[in-house]
Amino acid sequence: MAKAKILVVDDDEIILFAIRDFLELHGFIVDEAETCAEAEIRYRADVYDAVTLDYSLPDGNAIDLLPKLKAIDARVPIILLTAHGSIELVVRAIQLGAEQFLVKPLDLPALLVVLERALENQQNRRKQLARESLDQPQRAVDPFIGHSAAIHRLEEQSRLAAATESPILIQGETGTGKSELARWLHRNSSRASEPMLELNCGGFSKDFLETELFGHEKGAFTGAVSAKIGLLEAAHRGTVFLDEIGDMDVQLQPKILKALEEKRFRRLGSVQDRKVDFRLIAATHQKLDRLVQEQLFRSDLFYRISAIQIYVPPLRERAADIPSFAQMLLNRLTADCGRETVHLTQAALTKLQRHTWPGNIRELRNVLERALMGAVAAVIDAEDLDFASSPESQKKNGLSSMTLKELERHFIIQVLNEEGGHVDRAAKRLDIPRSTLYQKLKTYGAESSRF
Ligand SMILES: Nc1ncnc2c1ncn2[C@@H]1O[C@H](COP(=O)(O)OP(=O)(O)OP(=O)(O)O)[C@@H](O)[C@H]1O
Repeated sequence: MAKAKILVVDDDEIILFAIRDFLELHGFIVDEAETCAEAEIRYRADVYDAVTLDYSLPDGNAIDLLPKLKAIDARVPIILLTAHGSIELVVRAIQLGAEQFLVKPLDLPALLVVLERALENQQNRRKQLARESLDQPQRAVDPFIGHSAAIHRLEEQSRLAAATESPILIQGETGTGKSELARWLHRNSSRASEPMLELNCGGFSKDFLETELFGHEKGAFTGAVSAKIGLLEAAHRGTVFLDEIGDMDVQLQPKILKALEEKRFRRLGSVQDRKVDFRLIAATHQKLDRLVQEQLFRSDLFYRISAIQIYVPPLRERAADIPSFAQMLLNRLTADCGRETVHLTQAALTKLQRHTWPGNIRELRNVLERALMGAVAAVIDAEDLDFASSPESQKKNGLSSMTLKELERHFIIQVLNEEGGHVDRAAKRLDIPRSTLYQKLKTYGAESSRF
């Protein structure tokens, strides 16, 4: 875990030195300020995990400074150090948001205990905030269910990617599990003990996304009655997951690029940069390189976020995994509604494997959910499975939006699935030589791994 950064505000050089020396020895990073003005400037420009604040400073006192610091970032715990241990002062400081109160002469081990407890509380609060930013309670899922070559490749790539600090771009069709993979990557990264914050860039205006991402100062625009912390700040030390990044407004893209490259950004209405440390995971169902060609996505941002690219295969390219996947989903669904385990017959499994799944895992779950509602027995048979009413299938399998090349690939894989993976039989049905079919499959494999 990254070291915690503490701002020590005191005008007594001996005390400053003693606190710095002691905290650095215990693994903290320490910044110093000797006046209220200096403390405010530093606090504005950086993200601190905690502040120790001497009551009396040359240009003011803690009661003046506390509200200013809280207006910039109210989450940071501030520990007040004072020689004036009057009860009125304690009450006033706590009212203004001070976390704790220590009386001088300072007991350094006591300061350490107080700091560690404050940091732990703060980390829990950040995680709580992250959970609240998600629509639903999260349940950890295993994104690598099955034994197909495609899923093994995905797992291998993901393990390598999780161990790095670089941005990750996840691509794949809708419903393939890109968001679940992003959460897995965070859980398996060195940032796992910090929060991951998610934002879907699709369908939101530039202004909304901008304030969500970067936050704003009080009075930045009509209605900004107080300062608001953006996602980047809330995810400090953790991970930011931007879903559907291909939909992000082009005007907003340079700001994200700057935050990634310089690890600093500006809240709306602020004239000062703030430092921040986050890892970006982005996902899209669109072909970002094509958006770059069409000038709908900035090439510099594309290169910055695509150093590590992971392609999540659609279900139809891993048909061998469908039986185990379907059974796992069924077990979850039955457990959720307190029912006994339900099994799929062989005919049902074959039917599931032959479907092309334009909506991928999301569609599979919906189909199973519907089948479960109709099933009275402990088995689901082929006729219980209804693909026709799934919205994904109603989109004519998305065929009309495909290129000729994609259509060919889609059709070949469908025939191959329907023939249970037998290349001979598929080649015969397609009326092409077996060697041509092999050649095409090889090309598709190479295209998939290039993502
Ligand atoms: N490995 C998994 N195990 C169980 N459920 C999964 C798994 N992967 C995905 N799902 C479920 O499938 C649905 C779609 O997954 P997810 O949202 O991650 O896909 P996506 O590729 O991000 O979709 P979109 O492109 O539409 O945003 C979700 O309900 C998710 O919980």
